[in-house]
Amino acid sequence: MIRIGQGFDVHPFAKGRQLHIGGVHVPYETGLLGHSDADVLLHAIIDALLGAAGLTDIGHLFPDTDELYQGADSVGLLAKVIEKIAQESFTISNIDCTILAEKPKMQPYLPAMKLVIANTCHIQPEQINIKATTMEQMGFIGRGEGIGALAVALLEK
Ligand SMILES: Nc1ccn([C@@H]2O[C@H](COP(=O)(O)O)[C@@H](O)[C@H]2O)c(=O)n1
Ligand SMILES: C[C@@]1(CO)OP(=O)(O)OP(=O)(O)OC[C@H]1O
Repeated sequence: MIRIGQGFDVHPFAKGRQLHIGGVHVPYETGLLGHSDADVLLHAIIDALLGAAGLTDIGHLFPDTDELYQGADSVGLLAKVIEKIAQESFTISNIDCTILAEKPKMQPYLPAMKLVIANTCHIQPEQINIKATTMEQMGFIGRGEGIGALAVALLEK
């Protein structure tokens, strides 16, 4: 059986926060606001994996009303989702994703993100592709108000 899932997430910038994208600290003047570490890329990947496995979504599994997830490292959340999909006998074929950000430039950090995600998902880096694009200064992301991310995942069992 082959199943596809898609995920989307967005978080606004907030002063005094560190920017975590794809499990990597990206040096920037501001970070993203969220109940967890607000790692928008990992959240989109989590939702793509859960969608493909038919296992609801990130907010069902890790409610933002639960103190347990306050400031949570999203790499840990992804690891829990990987356990869940393995319990359902799914393996990951590939993950493709796109970061929507006017700034900062993500390209230098994409290889490190790929390694973190591959290690956490127990797959090869070649099974993951990460892209970044600006919004050409249009809309809330284009005005630099936040960052978005899209992901698709293909699972097999
Ligand atoms: N935050 C970003 C946005 C883009 N990139 C890289 O720049 C290329 C051109 O982006 P456009 O939005 O102008 O098409 C894009 O393909 C990425 O390689 C980036 O690293 N970080
Ligand atoms: C991850 C969770 C839980 O800490 O909080 P946020 O960091 O706010 O992220 P969101 O993308 O809104 O996803 C669901 C949440 O329940």
